[in-house]
Amino acid sequence: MRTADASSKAMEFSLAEKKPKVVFVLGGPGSGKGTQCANIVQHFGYTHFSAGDLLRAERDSGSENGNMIQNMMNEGKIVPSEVTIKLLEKAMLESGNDKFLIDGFPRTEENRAAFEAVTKIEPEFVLFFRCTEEEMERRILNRNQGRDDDNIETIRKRFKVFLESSLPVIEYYKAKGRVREIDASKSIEEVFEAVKVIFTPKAEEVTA
Ligand SMILES: Nc1ncnc2c1ncn2[C@@H]1O[C@H](COP(=O)(O)OP(=O)(O)O)[C@@H](O)[C@H]1O
Ligand SMILES: Nc1ccn([C@@H]2O[C@H](COP(=O)(O)OP(=O)(O)O)[C@@H](O)[C@H]2O)c(=O)n1
Ligand SMILES: [Mg+2]
Repeated sequence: MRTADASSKAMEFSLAEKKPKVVFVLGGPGSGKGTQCANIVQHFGYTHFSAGDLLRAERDSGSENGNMIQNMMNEGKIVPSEVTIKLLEKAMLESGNDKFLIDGFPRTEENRAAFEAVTKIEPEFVLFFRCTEEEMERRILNRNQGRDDDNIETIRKRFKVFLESSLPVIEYYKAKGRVREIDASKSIEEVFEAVKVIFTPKAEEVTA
């Protein structure tokens, strides 16, 4: 019989071995990550996983981590990497695809280093949606997805965590020349036009 540990080891091995293509999609809360990922999936054959969505599903599944996840989310805090990485690995392995948009991860240096250590995967590039706080706040307050953390008090905490813990991750990849930055304060259509340029192979762009 396999222990939980043995099966997660097998999973690690297999993701490190498969070396799927990964694009990290980052940006502040409400910058439009999920919206644009849905568009990218339709046009470019990627499978999209939102770390936040996976954590919400884990919370709602009655898992032993459910309360901890709920408490962290209510404070806008980042859930320990181990929990989030297990969910991402499982989702990627079960999907059968070899091209992934990982949305809202890595959000801290700890997230980044732990994912790299476990999966040995480096992202192809990091798509960064830059947006003003004023616009992100407006979007979140109009989002209407019934999320407990979409209230003004928690939103302010999430902005602070983004500036203090997530921007340094973007800076890390910028220093490696891996960041593709987009002005995300424009309309959904305009942002997607800019996204398309990044995902379209250069040869196709010339002949299209
Ligand atoms: N470019 C945009 N202009 C206006 N509203 C947008 C834009 N992109 C997304 N939205 C809306 O803003 C809200 C937040 O978008 P979402 O994709 O959930 O952002 P994130 O995943 O980065 O938090 C959603 O209600 C979405 O419909
Ligand atoms: N890598 C991640 C991503 C999200 N989260 C948690 O999930 C919450 C919501 O993340 P999300 O990506 O769904 O939020 P948005 O940026 O889409 O608004 C965050 O505020 C964190 O509490 C996390 O702990 N670790
Ligand atoms: Mg989202």
